Amino acid sequence: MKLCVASTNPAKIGAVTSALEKLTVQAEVNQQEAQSGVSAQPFSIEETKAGAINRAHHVLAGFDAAIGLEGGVFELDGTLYLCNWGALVTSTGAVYVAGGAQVPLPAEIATLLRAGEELGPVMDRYAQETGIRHHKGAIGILTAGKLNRVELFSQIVVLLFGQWQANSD
Ligand SMILES: O=P(O)(O)OP(=O)(O)OP(=O)(O)OC[C@H]1O[C@@H](n2cnc3c(O)ncnc32)[C@H](O)[C@@H]1O
Ligand SMILES: [Mg+2]
Repeated sequence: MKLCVASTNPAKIGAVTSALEKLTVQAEVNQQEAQSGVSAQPFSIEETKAGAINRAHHVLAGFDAAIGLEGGVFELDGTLYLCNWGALVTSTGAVYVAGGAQVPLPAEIATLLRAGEELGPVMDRYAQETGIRHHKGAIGILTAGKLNRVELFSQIVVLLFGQWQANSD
């Protein structure tokens, strides 16, 4: 099966390859940078989900399926939360979506995002590290490493493939 992942972010590529191993799915995995078609910092569940779907559709041509993975934030009861969404689209027109881990963001981070900053650089400054979004992710910082961005997106990819399988039998 030829599969395309709509990102060159190593955390997202690693999530797909580790999920495929767990699912024992043989696939030729290609990676392509893709426009999410939403704001650089998605600010709702709807926008984050749409970004994942748009990415997958943008790279699907020539493949059996494509996966889009998108991180974002959303407001709930006055608190800003991290959210993560994935989409798997197939050459036959199927679209599967799944949401992943959500956690509250510290108030100081929320203030900066509401002022228009992106979570990536904000997390790097907050944790005094670089490139957090390419490996442990905000989830890794906020859970003291108990879950990282690869594991988080890997679970989403398993949910996507599981739905594909459940609808293909
Ligand atoms: O290369 P791509 O695939 O675009 O991946 P990304 O790391 O830019 O991440 P997303 O586009 O999926 O997320 C949208 C923005 O939200 C930020 N973001 C989302 N989840 C994050 C996380 O876990 N850690 C750090 N930044 C995150 C990041 O700065 C992005 O600019
Ligand atoms: Mg991005």
